[in-house]
Amino acid sequence: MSTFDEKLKLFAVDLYKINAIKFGEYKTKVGLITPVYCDLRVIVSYPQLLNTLAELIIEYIKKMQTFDIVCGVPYTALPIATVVSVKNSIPMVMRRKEAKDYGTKKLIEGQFKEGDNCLIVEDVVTSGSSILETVKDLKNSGIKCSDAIVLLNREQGGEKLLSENGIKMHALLSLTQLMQFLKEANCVNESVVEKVKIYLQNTQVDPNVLIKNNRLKLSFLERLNFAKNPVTRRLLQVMCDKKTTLCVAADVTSTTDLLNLAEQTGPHICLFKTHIDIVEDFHPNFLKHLKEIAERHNFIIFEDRKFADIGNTVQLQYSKSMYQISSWANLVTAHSVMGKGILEGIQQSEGLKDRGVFLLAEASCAGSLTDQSYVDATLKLAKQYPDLITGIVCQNPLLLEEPGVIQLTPGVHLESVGDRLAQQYNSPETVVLEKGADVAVVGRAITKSADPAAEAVKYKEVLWAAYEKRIASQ
Ligand SMILES: O=c1ccn([C@@H]2O[C@H](COP(=O)(O)O)[C@@H](O)[C@H]2O)c(=O)[nH]1
Repeated sequence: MSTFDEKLKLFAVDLYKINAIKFGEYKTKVGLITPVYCDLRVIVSYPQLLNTLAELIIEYIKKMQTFDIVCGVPYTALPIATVVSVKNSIPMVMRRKEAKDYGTKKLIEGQFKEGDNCLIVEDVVTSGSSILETVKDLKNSGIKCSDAIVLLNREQGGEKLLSENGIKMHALLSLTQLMQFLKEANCVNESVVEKVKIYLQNTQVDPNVLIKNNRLKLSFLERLNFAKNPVTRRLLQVMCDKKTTLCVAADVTSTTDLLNLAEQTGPHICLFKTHIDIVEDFHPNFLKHLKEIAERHNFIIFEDRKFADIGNTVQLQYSKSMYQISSWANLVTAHSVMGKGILEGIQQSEGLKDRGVFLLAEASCAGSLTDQSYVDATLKLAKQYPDLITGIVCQNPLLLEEPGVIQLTPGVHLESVGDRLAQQYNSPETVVLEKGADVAVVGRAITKSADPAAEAVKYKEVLWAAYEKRIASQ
C-alpha cells in the first residue's frame, strides 16, 4: 500500500471513530433507505482531521493541472475548501445558496476574473446534482469548471452525471474502498460490508432519474392513457397543451388578491391551489369570477383542504358550509390517517361530477411525523381508489410507479432553502430530477414577488426544462 493510501485508510478509520460514517438504516436526500450514512459536517469539530483531509486533497491534486481558484460546494465542503485554499495558497470563492436580497445580490463571493479555472471541492457525491448546482452559478459568473475533487464517491451514478455535464470527478475514496478499509481495521464485519454491497447493486441508479420507474420514463402525453381519474386525464392534457407543470399556491388572504393572482399566473399554470379558509372577505360570488378565469386560462382549481376526519364529517366539510368546496374545486387534498372513510365521504358527496384527490403521504416541512409505514399505508389506500385518486403529495421519486398517478411536490423555491416555520425548499430541478415531482407547488416565491406573472413564467420554464431532461435521459 502506498503512503498515500495508508494515510487515507487511517483517515477513513478516524472518520468512522468520530461518527462521520455510520451504519444502520438512514434515509437519503432522495428517500432511499441506505445502510451507510456519511455526514462530514462533524469534521469542523476535529481540526486535526480537517487538516489531514486538506493535505490528502492537496497531495492528490498535485498530479492534476493547476487551478486559479477553489470553491467548496455549500455547506459541508466550505471548511474543507477553506483549509485547502489556505494550505495551498489557492484563492477561494464562495457560492451563496441564496442570493442576498440587499446589496449586490451576488451568488459568488470573493475575487475572480472571467475565465478563471476553478476546482470544485465536495465531501460526498451521490447523484452529483449538488456539484452541478454550484457549477451552474460559477459558470454563470464567467468561471470555468472542469474538475471536482471529492472525498467519497458513493458510486451511485454521480460520476456519470457529472461527466455528461463536462465535469471530471476525482474521488479520494469510493464507497467500496472505504468498506474495505473499515473491514481491514475491524470497524465493521463482513455482514455490514455485504449489506452495503447489495445496496449498491440494487441502487445502481440512473443519474438523472435515480431509479428505473415507468412513471418517470414516460412523457405526460404517454401517461394520459394510463390515468383512471377524469381530473388526472384533464390535468395531464392541460400540462401538455400549456407546457407547464406549475401549481401556484395562492396563499393570499383577500378575494381581490386571489383573483389578481389567478389572472396574472393563469396562462402559465396547470393548477391553482387555494386555502379558501384563509380568505378574509370570502363570499360565494367571487367563485364565479375564479371559475371564469380558470376556464379562460385553462387551469384546474385545487383546494388544499387536507381533510382529516371521519367520512361523515369530511362529507359535510366538503360539500356544506359557506365554502361548498365540492361545487367549485375539481381537486382537493386529504390525509390518509383516518383510512378509507375520508375517500368514501368525498366520493359520495354532491357537487361537481369530475373530482380527484391528492393523498398526502409525505410533507415538505422538517420534523413531519410521517414514517415509512405511514407512507406505505397511504400508497396502499390510494391503490384501492384508482378512479378517485389523482395523485400523491410526496417528496420521493420511489413511491409512485403507476404512470397514471401524479406526484405533487410542494416546497419549491429558487432562492431560499426554507422559512422560519420549518418549511424546506428545493430548487425546481431538484424536485423534478431527484425527487420525482410531476407537478411542483410554488407559493411565496411567486406570491411575494414584485411581478408574479414574470416569476410564474420563470418557474414554468425551469420546471418544464427539467421534465424534458428527465424523459430525454431514458
Ligand atoms: O407537505 C406540504 C403540503 C402542502 N404544502 C402547501 O404548499 C404550499 C407551499 O407554499 P410555499 O409558500 O411555497 O412554502 C402551501 O400552500 C402549503 O400549505 C406544503 O408546503 N407542504
